Amino acid sequence: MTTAVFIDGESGTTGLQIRDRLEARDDIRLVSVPTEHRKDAAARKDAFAEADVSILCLPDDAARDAVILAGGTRIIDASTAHRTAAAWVYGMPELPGQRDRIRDATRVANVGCYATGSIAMLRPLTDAGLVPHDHGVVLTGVSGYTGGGKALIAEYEAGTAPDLYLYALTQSHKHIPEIMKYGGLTRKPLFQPMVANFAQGMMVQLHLHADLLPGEIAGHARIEAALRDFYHGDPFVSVEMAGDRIDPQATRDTNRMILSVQGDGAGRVTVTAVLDNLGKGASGTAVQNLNIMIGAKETAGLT
Ligand SMILES: NC(=O)C1=CN([C@@H]2O[C@H](COP(=O)(O)OP(=O)(O)OC[C@H]3O[C@@H](n4cnc5c(N)ncnc54)[C@H](OP(=O)(O)O)[C@@H]3O)[C@@H](O)[C@H]2O)C=CC1
Ligand SMILES: CC(=O)N[C@@H](CCC(=O)OP(=O)(O)O)C(=O)O
Repeated sequence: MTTAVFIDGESGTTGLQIRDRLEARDDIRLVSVPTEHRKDAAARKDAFAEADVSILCLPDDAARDAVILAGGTRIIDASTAHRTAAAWVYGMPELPGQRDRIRDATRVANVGCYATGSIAMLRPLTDAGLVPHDHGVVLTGVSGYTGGGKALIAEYEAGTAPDLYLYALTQSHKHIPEIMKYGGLTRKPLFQPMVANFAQGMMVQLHLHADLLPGEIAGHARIEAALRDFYHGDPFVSVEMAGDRIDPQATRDTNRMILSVQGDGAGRVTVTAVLDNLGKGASGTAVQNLNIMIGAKETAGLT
C-alpha cells in the first residue's frame, strides 16, 4: 500500500530536500501541482484532498492559510506557525512519549532548526534536575545560510552577504517559545544566533557555569551521563567525544545530530549540538515524523 504525500512549497529550500528524500521510495506516491499553479488555491486544495499526508514548506502566514485549505488531510507543518499551539503535536520524536503522539496525530508541527539542537541539549538536563527550570540559560548558534531560505541563499550566491554575521540581536528569536516549552524552561533563555558563509550545517551551544547550579555540582560527567541515558538507542542522536575542533558541517546531508560536552572537566561546561539545518533541522525530521505517522520504518529514506 502506498501513502500519497503532497509537499506544499516543494520548490523551496526545505520542500526540495523533502522531495529528494521521498521520491525514490516505493511506499510513497508524491502528489504535485504544476509549478505555475504552486500558489493557486484551487489546485492546492485538490492536491490536499488527494493526499493522505501533506507537508507544508511555506512561510508562516502561507502555512496558516494552507491549513484552512487542507481540510482533513494529515499535516506536517515545517514552518514556525503552529509549534506551540495546543491542538498540534510537536514533531520532535526524541522527547519522552512523543513518538506515540506523532503516530496518532493529524496535525504535527515540525521542530525548528536551532530548537532541535537547543531542546536536545536542555531537555535531558531539566528532566534530570541538573538544570533548574528557572535557570538563566545561555545559548548560541551558527547556521549555514540556507537557513534563511531562497532570499538569503540569493544574497550569498551574489556575494553580497558577509562571511559571518550576528542577528536576532534583541533576544526575540522565533524559536524561543518552543525552546522554553519543550526544553523545560520557565525563564526566557539568552539566545544569540549567527549565519556563516557555508550552505548547510549548524552548531548550537549551551553554556553552563555548572558549579553555580544549586545542589550537588552538575559537572561535566553527570551532564554527559544524563545525555547518554536520554538518547540511548536513538536512531539518529548520539553523544560523542569531541576532538580539538567541532565542525558545524559534520552531519551535512544526514538526519544525524551529534551532542558533545566540553569544558574544564569541572564546573565550566559547554554542551554542543551539531546538525544539518536542512537535514535534522528541517527536512530530515519531517520525513522521520512522516515515517512514524504512516507506520513505516522510522529510518526509511534517511541516513
Ligand atoms: N531553511 C531552513 O533551514 C529551514 C526552514 N524551515 C521552515 O520551512 C518553511 C519554508 O522555508 P524555506 O524552504 O527555507 O523557504 P523558501 O523561501 O526556500 O521556500 C518557500 C517556498 O514556499 C513558496 N510559497 C511562498 N508563499 C506561498 C504561498 N502563499 N502559497 C504557496 N507557496 C508559497 C515559495 O514559492 P516562491 O519561491 O515562488 O515564492 C517557495 O517555494 C519556513 O516556514 C521555514 O521557517 C524550517 C526549518 C529549517
Ligand atoms: C539562518 C536563518 O535565518 N535561520 C532562520 C531559522 C530557520 C527557519 O526559518 O526555520 P525554522 O524556524 O522552521 O527552523 C532564523 O533564524 O529565523
